[in-house]
Amino acid sequence: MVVPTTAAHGLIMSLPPWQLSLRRLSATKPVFLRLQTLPFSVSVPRDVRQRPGAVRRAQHASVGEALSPLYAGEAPLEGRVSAEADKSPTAVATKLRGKPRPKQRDDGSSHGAQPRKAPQQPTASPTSEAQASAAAALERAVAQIPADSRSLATYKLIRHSASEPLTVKSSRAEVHQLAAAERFFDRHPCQLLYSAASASPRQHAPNAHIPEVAILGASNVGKSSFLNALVGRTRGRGGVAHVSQRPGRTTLMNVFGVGPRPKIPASLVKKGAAPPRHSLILVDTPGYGYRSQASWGEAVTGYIRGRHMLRGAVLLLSSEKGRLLPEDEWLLRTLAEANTRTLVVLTKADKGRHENWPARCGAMADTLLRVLRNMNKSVGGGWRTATGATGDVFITAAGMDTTGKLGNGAGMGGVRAAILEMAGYTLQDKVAKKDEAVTYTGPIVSFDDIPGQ
Ligand SMILES: Nc1nc2c(ncn2[C@@H]2O[C@H](COP(=O)(O)OP(=O)(O)OP(=O)(O)O)[C@@H](O)[C@H]2O)c(=O)[nH]1
Ligand SMILES: [Mg+2]
Repeated sequence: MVVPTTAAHGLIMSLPPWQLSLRRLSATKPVFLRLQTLPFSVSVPRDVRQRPGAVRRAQHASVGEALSPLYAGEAPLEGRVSAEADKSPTAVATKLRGKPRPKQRDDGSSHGAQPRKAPQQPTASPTSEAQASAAAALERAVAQIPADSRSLATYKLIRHSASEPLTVKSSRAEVHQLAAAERFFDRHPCQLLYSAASASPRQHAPNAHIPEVAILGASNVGKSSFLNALVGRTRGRGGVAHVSQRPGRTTLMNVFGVGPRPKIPASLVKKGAAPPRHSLILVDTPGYGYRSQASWGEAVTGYIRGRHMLRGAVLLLSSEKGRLLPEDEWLLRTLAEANTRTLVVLTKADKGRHENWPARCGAMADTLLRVLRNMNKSVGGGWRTATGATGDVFITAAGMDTTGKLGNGAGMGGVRAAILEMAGYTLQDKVAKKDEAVTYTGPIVSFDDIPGQ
């Protein structure tokens, strides 16, 4: 996308310090090898950088002002209250001294097995009347969910949208769509295709036809767990993406193929190249923030800005934090400016006090929808909102007890359907590729339905 000079300037001004430094470096000296050794934050001393939250606080002062127009005229946010509170010298000192290092344990399958923590007090209770009534509306909606699916199933997700906080009913047509999405993901094994350390085209397989969707978010937010859930490889079946309690586990962009083999006319396949084997590409990415590296940020942003077939992004935000991090907002802006459809998912709703999750996640989702709307306005209103791709916020809770399957679009089925739509598929009884209005070179390829539907 071509960014006007003023917008580009505005973007630079709103970048967190590590990005500013990278831009300055890359403007004068495009040495990527050197950048690879830079930590994600180059402005914070190493010992401080190693501690959770330290980078964010250091960045907050400079980024906060640039971000404030996004909130102009809105009710104060919970997160902003706690961020301000965090800035007190005692709070900072306590955090820097006292935060224990997470227990190191890698596994590919055991989700939600984190050490038990004492229940956390929410950082701030909803203050405004609007927040209180939104929370009450959510709780009423939860009460309407049939008892057998009220507690979130493992990796089942709840959809939250501005008009209808929780989707509890679904039409016949939606049931068909969900079933089609389920077949798309479940009938065809997901496969790791390759891993890339940067956005360089040399590191990525050429792709002219297959839509790609990136899974993004801070380190440890649950990106790899989410990808495993999406492709049906959760507990017992062994995940395709490595999951760990230790932040910074995923260090490369891991590219997976899912869905059926597309029927692409031989004339469209480059001579000597193998025809694509999957209808959708999912990219698990390294996280930003704690234990991350500058080179990962370069790789991910370069990929977002430059990858030809990138059709959508899933941004994961931890509901545990109760607010957006400056890095989250920066990434949202990058996605908006690159005009990449974005689906937002709040993870870890089961953390903290369970009974509070509807209020906590509902307030965060409302805040988020406002931020998305404002961001959309600030990039000229063309952030592909017409598709509704940014109209819903999904909420995940891997650690909650499971009692049943949500067959109404509020479960993983709903998020699968949303991702397929973002990727450009229509979902009726079967999954088909729809024509794209976006500019992309090469002919429009229509993918046939899944065999056996
Ligand atoms: N309680 C709870 N734990 C979760 C949830 N989702 C993921 N986890 C746990 O969070 C930890 C981190 O998950 P990952 O999927 O590795 O997170 P990631 O974002 O890929 O992390 P990096 O690759 O390090 O950036 C693991 O211990 C997961 O089991 C959730 O919804 N609830
Ligand atoms: Mg990961």
